[in-house]
Amino acid sequence: MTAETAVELDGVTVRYGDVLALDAVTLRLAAGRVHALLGTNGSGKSTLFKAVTGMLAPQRGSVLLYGHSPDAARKRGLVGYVPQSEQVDWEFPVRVADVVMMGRYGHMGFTRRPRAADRAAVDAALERTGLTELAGRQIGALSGGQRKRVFVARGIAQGARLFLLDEPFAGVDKGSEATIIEVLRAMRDDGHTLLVSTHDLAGVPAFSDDAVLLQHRVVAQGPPEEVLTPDLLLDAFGLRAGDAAGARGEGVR
Ligand SMILES: Nc1ncnc2c1ncn2[C@@H]1O[C@H](COP(=O)(O)OP(=O)(O)OP(=O)(O)O)[C@@H](O)[C@H]1O
Repeated sequence: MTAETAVELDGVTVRYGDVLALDAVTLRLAAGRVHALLGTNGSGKSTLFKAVTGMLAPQRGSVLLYGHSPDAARKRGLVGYVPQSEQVDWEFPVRVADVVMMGRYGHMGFTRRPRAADRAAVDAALERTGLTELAGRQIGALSGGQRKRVFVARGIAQGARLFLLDEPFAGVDKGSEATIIEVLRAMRDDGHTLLVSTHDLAGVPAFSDDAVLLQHRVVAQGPPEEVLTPDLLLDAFGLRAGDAAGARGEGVR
């Protein structure tokens, strides 16, 4: 029996003018696993996220999410997106619980008046991400790691099955990183699928079941210990054997 496929890219090609960002990328991500997406600066990670969320239509190839087109998957609320911190206006005066409630908008009528089921879903999502105590706090008054968890909670409240996390460990301290990893594992154990972009190669085995090395095309995919080999890293990152631990942050994203 083959495992359920959460994400299926077939020959996906994206160009921005003369720049070939994704070159016939074919990729299958099994459901119910944590997948790390690794690649240097400009290797096409954000473009791949955009193709998966349907923000961008590839010039060639197809994308399926649990068998649905990206648009259909979005309308069904199947995809949760955790953006990079700099893409969010943290000064916007809104409470943690309000951001998580946004995940329920698709379930509400035009009035956007939360019902008991919406409140229950928000409470459960806050609990799952360890944010119950912070429900009333302004998002601007959270740590970097707590902010990531708010967006994860929004996706859980929405009922998403696939989560895309863009550099969730960037700018968070070790303690917060460990908490995020716990949340990712718990979500995986609940049956969610997670695709996590990171430049922190050394941390990859700790949080992911599978790794994908991207350099405009898929260089390698498999268990982290099989993907993070010196030869493959040299291919994708230009790194030499033994450099991986030293690569944290240093221009390798
Ligand atoms: N809107 C755009 N217009 C032109 N070129 C673009 C655009 N967006 C991305 N690119 C180029 O496409 C390539 C892939 O970019 P992408 O942002 O997907 O990479 P990335 O792996 O996410 O990089 P980073 O780690 O820096 O976020 C790069 O060469 C980038 O300069």
